[in-house]
Amino acid sequence: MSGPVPVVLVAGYLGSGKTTMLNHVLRRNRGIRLGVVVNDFGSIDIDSMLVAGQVDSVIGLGNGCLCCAVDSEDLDEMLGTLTGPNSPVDAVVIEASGLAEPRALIRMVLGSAHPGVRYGGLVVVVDAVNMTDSVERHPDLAQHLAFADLVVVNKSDLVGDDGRARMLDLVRRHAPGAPVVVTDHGRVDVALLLDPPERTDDDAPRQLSLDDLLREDDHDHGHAAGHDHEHLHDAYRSVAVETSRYVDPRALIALLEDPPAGLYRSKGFVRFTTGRGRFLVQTVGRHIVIERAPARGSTALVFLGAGMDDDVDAVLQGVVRDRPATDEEMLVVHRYLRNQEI
Ligand SMILES: Nc1nc2c(ncn2[C@@H]2O[C@H](COP(=O)(O)OP(=O)(O)OP(=O)(O)O)[C@@H](O)[C@H]2O)c(=O)[nH]1
Repeated sequence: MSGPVPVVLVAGYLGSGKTTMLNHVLRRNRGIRLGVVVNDFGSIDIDSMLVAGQVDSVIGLGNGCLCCAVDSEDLDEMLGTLTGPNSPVDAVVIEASGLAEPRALIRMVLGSAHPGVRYGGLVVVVDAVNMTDSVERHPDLAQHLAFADLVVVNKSDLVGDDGRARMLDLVRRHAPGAPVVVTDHGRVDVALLLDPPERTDDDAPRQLSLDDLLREDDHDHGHAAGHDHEHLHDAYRSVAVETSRYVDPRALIALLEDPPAGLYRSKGFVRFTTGRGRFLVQTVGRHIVIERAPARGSTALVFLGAGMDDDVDAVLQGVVRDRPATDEEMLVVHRYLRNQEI
């Protein structure tokens, strides 16, 4: 590849499968060298830890959404680092936080003064299980689809034919003409991300063109002048626990099975016992996934939600204790471990 390096944006609501897809693409890169920017909303950048090791050039950005937390100079500097002579890449993939505003991100990339890059398109990952409910809570999520150059309907393994058809219908309504790929565990071909098929605009016009996007100035002005355009992340907050003490498995699982009001997403590494490494714990809604974590270390767990009570921080800290778990206490974790022996 030659010429300016394409910068591909990957967006999609919390827990839709962006990091899973990115890791898949990094493992199956077919020789295409990718530079990666990972943006996590929580105060601990769990996503960067999940991507680290898969790729040499990764920049992690935690604690806030790229669409507001980074100015254009910072972006240019990042893109310069990733595409500089010491790290030649064929493309840059930016994984936005699950609460980012794709329109603001596109404008950021289009506005980059860095001569070595160009906007490479927006990929929106859709959670086939939860998207309908999420759109009900946050109608903006459907609008985000309007700018997609590729829509990846993920988690198809968790819905039947009807669910899949409903999701395709929703996507087609909000992203008319955009190419759609249905998959599970983000298994898309890297070539598709870098070079999505042309939109089929004959069935309906694209709702908002990039020209519209550039003309509108609501993002910058909204923020300067008291936020006339609310971003999804304005309503959300994250709480985190980072500790070298132990986590009580029964208390944590009970908390995740009956989550505090407003909690939507949790993710992180948890240590329950001595000498047995950590577990990667993730929830999306009430769906809990626990896996063995590759690296040892201490506990770093983030909760993300909208309208969570003030005491949720204390509730989360309440699962920490000084005593490691017994084998019996670990049975509750065992139940959730996927295909792995405890
Ligand atoms: N069953 C199933 N689980 C999936 C699939 N894709 C992702 N997951 C699981 O869903 C959870 C969230 O996946 P991530 O890839 O971390 O989602 P994300 O969009 O990066 O999440 P945020 O960065 O927090 O917005 C993890 O537990 C994944 O293992 C899928 O296709 N099927």
